[in-house]
Amino acid sequence: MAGYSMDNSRVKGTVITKPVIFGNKSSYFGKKRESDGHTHSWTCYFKSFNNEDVSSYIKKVQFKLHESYANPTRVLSKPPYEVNETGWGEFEIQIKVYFMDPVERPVTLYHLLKLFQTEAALASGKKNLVSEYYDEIIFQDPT
Ligand SMILES: O=C(Nc1ccc(C(=O)N2CC(c3nccs3)C2)s1)[C@@H]1CCCN1
Repeated sequence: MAGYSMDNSRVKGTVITKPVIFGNKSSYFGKKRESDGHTHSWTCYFKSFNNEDVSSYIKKVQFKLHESYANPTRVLSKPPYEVNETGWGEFEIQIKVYFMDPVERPVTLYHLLKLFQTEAALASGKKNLVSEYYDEIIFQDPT
């Protein structure tokens, strides 16, 4: 039951839940690239679960890659909130979501980049992989 204030200020007890998806897709080159030893292309992403336009309340999304990447801190100020790269291994990516409302603190998510298929998937010739997770951003008594 939401709380009611007598002075017509904001109604307390309002909760807004925004379902989101974050993760990565990757594709195996088929062999190691001679020039740099990279083996996969990959895309790390953050998006609304129901394809809602979140740009009305999300200011920017920051992806922090491994420090060996050029410009490892990547900031996207409009959708799609994605980073497209290539590489040879799996590592943790920090995804930090900043909101338009200055009162709302940023939300930090952690995603272990996944590149490698299972043996069975490889044996069946699968070269593309998706590793993604569902989560919810909850706004308590939003302004
Ligand atoms: O793999 C792992 N860490 C990785 C960090 C960065 C990786 C990568 O793929 N790359 C660096 C990037 C560039 N190199 C040159 C120019 S850009 C391509 S892999 C760990 C180690 C054990 C298990 N996982």
